[in-house]
Amino acid sequence: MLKVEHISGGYQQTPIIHDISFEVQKGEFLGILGPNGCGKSTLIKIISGIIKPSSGRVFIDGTPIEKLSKRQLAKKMTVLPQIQNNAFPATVRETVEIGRYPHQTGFFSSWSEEDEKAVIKAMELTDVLKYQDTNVEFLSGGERQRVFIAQALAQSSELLILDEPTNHLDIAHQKQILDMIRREVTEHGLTVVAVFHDINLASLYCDHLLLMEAGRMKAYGEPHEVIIEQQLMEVYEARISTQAHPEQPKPQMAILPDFEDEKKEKTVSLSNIQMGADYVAFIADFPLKVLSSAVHNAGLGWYRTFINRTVPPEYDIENVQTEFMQYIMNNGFSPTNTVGMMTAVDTKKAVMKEYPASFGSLIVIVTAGIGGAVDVSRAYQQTVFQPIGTINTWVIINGKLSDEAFVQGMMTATEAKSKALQTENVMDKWSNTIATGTPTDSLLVAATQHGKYMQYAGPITEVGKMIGKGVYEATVEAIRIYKREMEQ
Ligand SMILES: Nc1ncnc2c1ncn2[C@@H]1O[C@H](COP(=O)(O)OP(=O)(O)OP(=O)(O)O)[C@@H](O)[C@H]1O
Repeated sequence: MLKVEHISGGYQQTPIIHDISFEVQKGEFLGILGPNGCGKSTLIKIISGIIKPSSGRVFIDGTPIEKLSKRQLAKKMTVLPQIQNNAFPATVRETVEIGRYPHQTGFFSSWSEEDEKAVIKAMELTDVLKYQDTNVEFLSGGERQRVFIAQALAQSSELLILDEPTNHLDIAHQKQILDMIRREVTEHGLTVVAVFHDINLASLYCDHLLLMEAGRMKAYGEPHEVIIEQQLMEVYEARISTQAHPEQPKPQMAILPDFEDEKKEKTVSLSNIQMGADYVAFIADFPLKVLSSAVHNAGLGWYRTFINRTVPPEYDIENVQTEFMQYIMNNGFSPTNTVGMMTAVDTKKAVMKEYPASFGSLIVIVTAGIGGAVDVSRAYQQTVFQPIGTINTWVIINGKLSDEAFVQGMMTATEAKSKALQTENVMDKWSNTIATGTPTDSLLVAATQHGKYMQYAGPITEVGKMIGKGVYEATVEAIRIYKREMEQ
């Protein structure tokens, strides 16, 4: 659809763009990224024929753009420049109708049914139909931006060129406009080239990305080939980190700020433990990074408080999430800053240990109920699970862990727990083999993210060795407490 071949050019004597080449197929969405002043808008002006390149050519459907008349070009391609603040006095409808001019033939041309349909549809798609009789001057920046997008859509060309289309839009309208453009691309074969400042939106919605640096192509490819930490840090000269999007296979980035936190000493110890009537809580005065399989706030996040709560054996509530959140609030904790687990074991019997280490220290807290212990390798044979009996394990580290170390920490802790069950000869009553855990165990690994950086946490590392020793010893002790209780 669009072919850009070795384009160079700029303004008068100032070359801005240097040797840029790419192709955009029909039904494809290309995002152009790059720092301020790198030449994104200039490239768009060259592609759309507003300024002539000093060398190289631009083709639309195989025809060089200079061979097309203005009207022919406008039917093929619509250009939406950066937001125009100098809106002239016209209604929303009149402004959108301007998009139909390339379709008017001759001096006496009349407004056709097709023109009317295109204008109404464009206003509907951009959610501005309700303002059709309002003067554009009286709209907010975001509303005005949507009117200009409607004008571009009304032109009904196959190629849409947008300069920062989501500028001024709130997140709901960013999503609405980009969802709509994406649908037009996927379902109706629209071809789109758009400049983005928001790298995450570009990654999320575009098929390909072109990353520019000082007028040149730095990278071109699918989002995962362009949104690369090192590459973005070099081009934008800013510290960033990339991570997975929760739903889509499109990388996302987070800015890493460079400011000194006022609270420099961030360590925790067993003194952070507080015993409640029916819970054991760990309460820090700063958030720790946590990976857990809890009931409340599971997964990866930052939290100050962890609660392990005793529930009666007959606890069977339909909406556990809501009930647990209410419990957290009733006990004076913040539901957004707390990770919550539950157990049938009396949390006053929790085993708590602290291990000094060269990197700082490690705290382990375990409650163990093993009534329903299971051999995980035989669990597939079992149809009825004992509802009661859970081993809840917390591993809290004074140190800084990589994501990899968090995962390895979970593995190391799980292996140590299983070894404790083996030592204590805890049996799976169903299969009559040694149990490896219970059907509902929970695990939490937390780190202060201050002090020594640890990339790995397997048994080859000091932190891994301490997790192994700590979880093993605490679990053995907790199992013995449980057994003694059962004997009484
Ligand atoms: N009309 C012009 N005449 C001369 N130089 C210009 C003109 N317009 C832009 N420039 C210069 O060209 C360079 C690239 O500008 P351009 O607007 O293409 O960058 P951009 O990547 O779109 O930037 P931004 O992200 O800030 O919108 C800048 O140094 C700018 O000062």
